[in-house]
Amino acid sequence: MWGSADLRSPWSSPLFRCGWLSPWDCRRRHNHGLEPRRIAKSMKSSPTLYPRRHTELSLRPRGDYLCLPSPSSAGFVWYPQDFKASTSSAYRATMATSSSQSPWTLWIAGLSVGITLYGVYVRQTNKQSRLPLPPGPKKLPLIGNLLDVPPWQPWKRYMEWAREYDSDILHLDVAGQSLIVLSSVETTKDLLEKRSGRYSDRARLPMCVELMGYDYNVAMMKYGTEWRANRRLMNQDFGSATRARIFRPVQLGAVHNLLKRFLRLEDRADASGNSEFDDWMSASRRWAAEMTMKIAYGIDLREDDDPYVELAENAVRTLSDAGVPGKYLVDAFPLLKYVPSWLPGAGFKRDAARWRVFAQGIADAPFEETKRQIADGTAPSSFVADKLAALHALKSPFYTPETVRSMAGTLYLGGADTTVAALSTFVLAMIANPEAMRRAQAEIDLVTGGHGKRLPDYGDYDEGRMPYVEAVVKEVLRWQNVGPIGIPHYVEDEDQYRGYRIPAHSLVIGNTWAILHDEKTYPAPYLFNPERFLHMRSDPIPRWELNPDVPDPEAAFGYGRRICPGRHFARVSLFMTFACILAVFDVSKEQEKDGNEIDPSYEYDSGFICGPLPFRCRINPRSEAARRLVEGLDAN
Ligand code: HEM
Repeated sequence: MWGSADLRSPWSSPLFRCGWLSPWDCRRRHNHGLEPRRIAKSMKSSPTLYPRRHTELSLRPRGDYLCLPSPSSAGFVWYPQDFKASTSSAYRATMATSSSQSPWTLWIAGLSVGITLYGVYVRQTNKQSRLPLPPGPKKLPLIGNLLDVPPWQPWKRYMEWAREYDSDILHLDVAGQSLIVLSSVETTKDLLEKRSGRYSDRARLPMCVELMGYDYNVAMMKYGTEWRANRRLMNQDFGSATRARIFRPVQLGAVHNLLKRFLRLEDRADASGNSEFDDWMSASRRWAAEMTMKIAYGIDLREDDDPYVELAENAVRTLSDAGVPGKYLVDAFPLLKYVPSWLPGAGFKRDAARWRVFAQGIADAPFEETKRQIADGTAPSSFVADKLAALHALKSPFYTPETVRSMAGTLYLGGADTTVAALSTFVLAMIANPEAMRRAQAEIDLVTGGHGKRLPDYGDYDEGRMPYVEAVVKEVLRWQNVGPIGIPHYVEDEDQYRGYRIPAHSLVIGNTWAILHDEKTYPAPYLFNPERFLHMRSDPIPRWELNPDVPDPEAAFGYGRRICPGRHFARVSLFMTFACILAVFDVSKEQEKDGNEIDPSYEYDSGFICGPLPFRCRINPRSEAARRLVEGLDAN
């Protein structure tokens, strides 16, 4: 949503970049999100599966291939694995001319580097205290730890360093960018919560914010009045579990539609004898899109080819690409944003101008549609309709239609991909631990009177009748965090903590992965085990109960004043969705025609939002009664 990936994404390197620029986009567009070498392997073992969407390519399914960016277009091409892009002069030449960073840009960048480094030097020698920096791996001149930070899932390395240096606060220097990594609840509380006045800022992102037009994206906003006005507006409806109740009818409608889509999936699989690989994922994406569009704008999506969904997917895709730190020189040297776009090498400005259409479109098009409906008197209740109607009552110069537009635009960017990633993790977790699935189903059946009788409802949630399902939600959030390092916070001025110097202009990362995989708090942290959050009460009858002594994985939603404002909404949504799916469906591994089960890889992508790499599965009705229950649900 915030459109960034890990600090040194492999996808930003020309050798490993496919045309869709990040695993997430690649997965969405082309049905895979795998590292090129792994795709090549998968193609061998399952040749019909992966190439299906790569229609523009002439694929030879038996052989080893690499997925490389096309030298001549924005697409990508499969090359035989023995093709050495780095030594192929023709390839390098064409790549060089198609690159957005030409010698012109490099000259200007060089000049900016000089000015910036001199400025930093003068500023640091003047103001810097003599305290030591927090521990961390040894730094090389100029590039610092650039080569130490792994491109793939760097949070795992951060966690190892925390152990190696026996320190829950680390300092890294990634080519001049100071990075503070916090690996414990204590440090995140001390800095990101108790000193939240200092630590709630975000770094400046000229490419996304200033050039592409994501200045309305609350997750990227600098800490200040405008951000505060947006958060307050959102908190009015999303700020607590009680307030978020107003969204329940929409949530429930989206869940029912999801169940019906899962059923159709199963019917189709029966008819063709082969389940559609990505249909359960597109059903999940549709579930999240439907919910957020309805809540934000009151808009019902079209069943197929909805223009808003397409616009939003383009926005998320280009934002993910442009947000990769280090991808665009202009982020390091903001002066470059003044380079005229006709100048050779100013490709980033032309990219930004093209992508701006998506950025603005996703904030403007549905907003204008809702305004039209308000004018016609046909607008249903929604975030935009209700807030615009109430603006005059808010009596503050900071609440304007623009605030409503930006907050609503962020709702989609913030709410869709995150919840889809959590739902995909849930499906994977049910495959990983079928015993946990059976126990959750037994609990649901006990409450609803058996599968096929009724679906779980909000009464069950409010009364806490399904602690096992609640524990499943917690464990999904803990086991494979949707945002292993959240969104980096930023500290403008130098600070001191535990006798260490926190340099000015540092990115401050809460390593959620390390916190939620700390074996002292969560023994055997890599196992999916909802029971870690439960204990069995034996009196009067044996039953599960949430164990208050085990900390809630709240860190999954971030820290301090920047903590996710959608967390109450998300938790209820996930609870209701998981409970309803388990009430009527069994989730299991996909089977080959000969009956052999296909194991998912259990691998995850590497970005600020992390979901499992695409995998196949079966989602079958538990019984005829369960099927009839789903078929009988009202159309929403
Ligand atoms: C499983 C679901 C979700 C997870 C795990 C999640 C996680 C996060 C995380 C880690 C952050 C960064 C916090 C920080 O900077 O410390 C964040 C920010 C944010 N989230 Fe979520 N989120 C989820 C769902 C949602 C939903 C459903 C919405 C909207 C309805 C939403 C809206 C936002 C917004 C607007 C921000 C930016 C906050 C700011 O910068 O002030 N999120 N989320």
